[in-house]
Amino acid sequence: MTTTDVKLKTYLNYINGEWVASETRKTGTSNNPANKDEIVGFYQLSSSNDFHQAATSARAAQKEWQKLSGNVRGDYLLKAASILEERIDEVATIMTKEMGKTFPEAKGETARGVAILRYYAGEGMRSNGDVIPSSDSGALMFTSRVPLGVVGIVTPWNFPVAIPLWKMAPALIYGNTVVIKPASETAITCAKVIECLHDAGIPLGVVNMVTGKGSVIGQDIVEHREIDGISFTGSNAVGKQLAYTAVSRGIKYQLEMGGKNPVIVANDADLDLAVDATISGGLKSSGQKCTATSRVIVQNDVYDKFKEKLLRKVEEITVGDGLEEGTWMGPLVSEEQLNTVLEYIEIGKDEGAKLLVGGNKPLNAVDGHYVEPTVFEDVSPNMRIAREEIFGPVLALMKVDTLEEALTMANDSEYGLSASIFTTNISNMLSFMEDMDAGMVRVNAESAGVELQAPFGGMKQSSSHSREQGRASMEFYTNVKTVFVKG
Ligand SMILES: NC(=O)c1ccc[n+]([C@@H]2O[C@H](COP(=O)([O-])OP(=O)(O)OC[C@H]3O[C@@H](n4cnc5c(N)ncnc54)[C@H](O)[C@@H]3O)[C@@H](O)[C@H]2O)c1
Ligand SMILES: O=CCCC(=O)C(=O)O
Repeated sequence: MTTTDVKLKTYLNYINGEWVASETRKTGTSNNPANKDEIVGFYQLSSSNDFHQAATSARAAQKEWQKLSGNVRGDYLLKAASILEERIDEVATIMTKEMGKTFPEAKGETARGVAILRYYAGEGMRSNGDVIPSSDSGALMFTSRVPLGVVGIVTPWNFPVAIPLWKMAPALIYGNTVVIKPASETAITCAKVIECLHDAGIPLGVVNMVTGKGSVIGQDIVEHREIDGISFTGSNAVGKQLAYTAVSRGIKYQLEMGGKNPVIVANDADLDLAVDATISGGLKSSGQKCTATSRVIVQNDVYDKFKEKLLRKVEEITVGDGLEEGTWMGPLVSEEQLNTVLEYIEIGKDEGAKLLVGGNKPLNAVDGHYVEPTVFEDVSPNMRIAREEIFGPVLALMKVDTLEEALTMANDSEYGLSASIFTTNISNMLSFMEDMDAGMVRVNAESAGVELQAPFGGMKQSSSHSREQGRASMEFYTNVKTVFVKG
């Protein structure tokens, strides 16, 4: 039985291998941000008791799942990958309808989800420990990795396929079972991903999904006695609140949070490349990426030329429904997000920054949560638009004389997720790689866009200093066991 068979457009929780309604009998509505009157579907507004059912199912399934060999666990992920690949258009369409990113972006993200599943399927066949020479020549000493047990997963709406999968796939391959609570804005896209795991025949209770308000079931995810670890991506405020509880319970936690990512454009940069990367990194997905470029720090000699090229291209951006061909930038995810972005634009003007382009809702786009791509200049480091995460298509141009000044400005942030430099000078590259305080530093490449086989995460307030993706995920989803064997 699939979710849609039960009742048109009503999506259910997934607990112990079954699609079930919440005991509350209440649902929330998922609307299309490109056309607010269009309902995409309904999702369950779950209770703590629904969460309890999911967590106890995950606990009951965990030991048996752990005892399967890595390649058998991997086979389930491979099957789910093939199913997701077959459904790529369907899943990407739902994603565009729920969160607004354009269909090509949504399709790219879904393809990334397929690749993530395949990558972690392979992890089931890779080494998971070291042999360490013992000081006793008659003994064998080695490490092995054991799963945490049941992992709670909380995800945001901006990458509704990739983020759930880059948390669930490693958790599962290393022998954990999971309960996921996706963001309500994209609960249906997550249900589509879970359907793929269900149709791949993943054993009962290994994967569970409970939808609903973070304020109602969010705290359960970290407080429930059956939860042994929590992986969260979202805002700093919520992440830290979950972390406090995790610490008080003594369970492992992992947080990936905000960013205020800088791009430095040096005097010797390839300006066309820098312009294209600033636009792609800052404005794709309407700037709703934790890795999005938001501060553009440009050296004096090339400032005017860079600005002119940038504005010319920003003015060409087509804003509209992400399902329509020719749309480059879709709407923001929600009215709340639109209001936040419009508010920041007003703050920027009030603070004395100069609005060069954009700043409004497009006149012909009244049906959705649209905002024009926006560029400010004369932005100084103490302004709120230079310090706070806006999570929208807003770029702040900042002028500097020297590269040292640029680096100081780039580092003048409580965040440290991703940062880029555009330069053709090797010593500029080296200083940037060494002195930039960010988890991901990129040379002649945009600040957004990450590769699934490499560690992903930030410094300072951007993360809990752990890393996701690639083999780094093993650090979080397992505990190390040191084994000493004396014959
Ligand atoms: N660093 C990263 O990898 C990364 C990736 C994507 C998004 N983000 C960040 O996420 C934010 C945007 O996402 P958002 O608005 O969905 O964030 P959010 O923190 O509001 O929500 C994230 C998730 O937490 C849940 N939640 C809300 N209140 C909760 C509570 N009290 N207890 C437990 N869970 C609760 C939400 O329902 C959602 O599932 C931005 O700050 C962005 O930078 C970071
Ligand atoms: O929003 C956070 C994830 C960023 C990402 O996956 C990307 O930049 O591609």
